[in-house]
Amino acid sequence: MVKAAVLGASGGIGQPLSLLLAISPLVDELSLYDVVNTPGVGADLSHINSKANVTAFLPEGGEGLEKALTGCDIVVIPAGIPRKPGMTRDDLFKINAGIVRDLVTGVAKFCPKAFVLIISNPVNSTVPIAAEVLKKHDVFDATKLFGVTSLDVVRASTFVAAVVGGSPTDYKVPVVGGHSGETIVPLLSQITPKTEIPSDKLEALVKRIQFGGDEVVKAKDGTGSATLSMAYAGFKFAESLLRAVKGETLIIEPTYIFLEGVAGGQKIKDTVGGLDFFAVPVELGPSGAVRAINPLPQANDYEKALLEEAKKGLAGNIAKGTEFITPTSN
Ligand SMILES: NC(=O)C1=CN([C@@H]2O[C@H](COP(=O)(O)OP(=O)(O)OC[C@H]3O[C@@H](n4cnc5c(N)ncnc54)[C@H](O)[C@@H]3O)[C@@H](O)[C@H]2O)C=CC1
Ligand SMILES: O=C([O-])CC(=O)C(=O)O
Repeated sequence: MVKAAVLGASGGIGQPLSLLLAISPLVDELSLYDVVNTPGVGADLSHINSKANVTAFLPEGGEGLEKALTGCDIVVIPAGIPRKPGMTRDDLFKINAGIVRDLVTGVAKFCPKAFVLIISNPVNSTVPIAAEVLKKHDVFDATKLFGVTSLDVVRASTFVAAVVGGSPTDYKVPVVGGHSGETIVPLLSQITPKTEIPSDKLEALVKRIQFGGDEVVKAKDGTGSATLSMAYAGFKFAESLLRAVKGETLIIEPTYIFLEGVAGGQKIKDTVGGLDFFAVPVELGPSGAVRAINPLPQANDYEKALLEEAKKGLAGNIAKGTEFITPTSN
């Protein structure tokens, strides 16, 4: 029996993500939670003749979150405001930091052993917030907390195909670092199968992967950011995790994790100047992250320079998230 919850289920990401989970044969129970509109979304999804039993909750003075989360094995969180043109993801911190803190507090209280997948931006900071909240409640397990960066990888293969031809599904691109602008580092020297990017196209391709989110924000012209591609990418990650839980082996997904809590992570932490969180490919197993895979030693000089930029941005983003929950006393 697998029970999944989506927190922020009525939103632009939440609705299509809930649809994908509702029709997945890997999900037995799907619990929807949002501050608005969940009765309607839940009634709608509950008519689908898939095996998942769908339930839906509003806050109900705190009881709704408890009901939504009790017994959950996996909690996906796309709650919070999206960007408008001219905003950075960090501009979302003011509102989304508190939303993520409160929802993860619910996870800590009502389903402390669940896998937690954070989509809400700024991911570079909201995942550290989630980690601190779980630590405060003494239930933090780094192998179960994931920042969802799979959209960067989805975009990378699509944009590589646009440059070199072929189908996007042909290419696997490791994307490491974080999830905003320069903190997103595609390792194009490690595409599988081995693929040469023409040198006159390289820089523009890297920029497109780093700032792919801006393309959608601009095109949506004030009505939000990526929702459908994010629902797809978020579902792919959740599906991989659930397949690993069911015993499938050799499943590797990129994700933003607390490095020292995952096998192989400490070595990566040392390579990235002591950053606590970093996105790398991670092997998944029945209890979550089994080991972090380190593609950094093979990075070429150009990628090493990108990594230096990413490290600077990430350090500030991580500290901001951590400090929000656990201020350092001077
Ligand atoms: N990790 C990633 O790659 C990506 C992350 N995002 C982020 O995902 C978040 C959601 O984006 P959209 O779905 O487009 O926004 P949206 O505004 O369409 O939906 C957000 C939903 O969250 C709900 N919500 C707000 N406060 C809540 C609370 N305290 N508890 C439960 N639900 C609450 C809202 O009622 C709304 O239904 C944004 O922060 C966005 O930046 C978006 C795309 C990609
Ligand atoms: O760009 C945004 O604000 C939403 C996002 O994270 C993405 O599309 O990668």
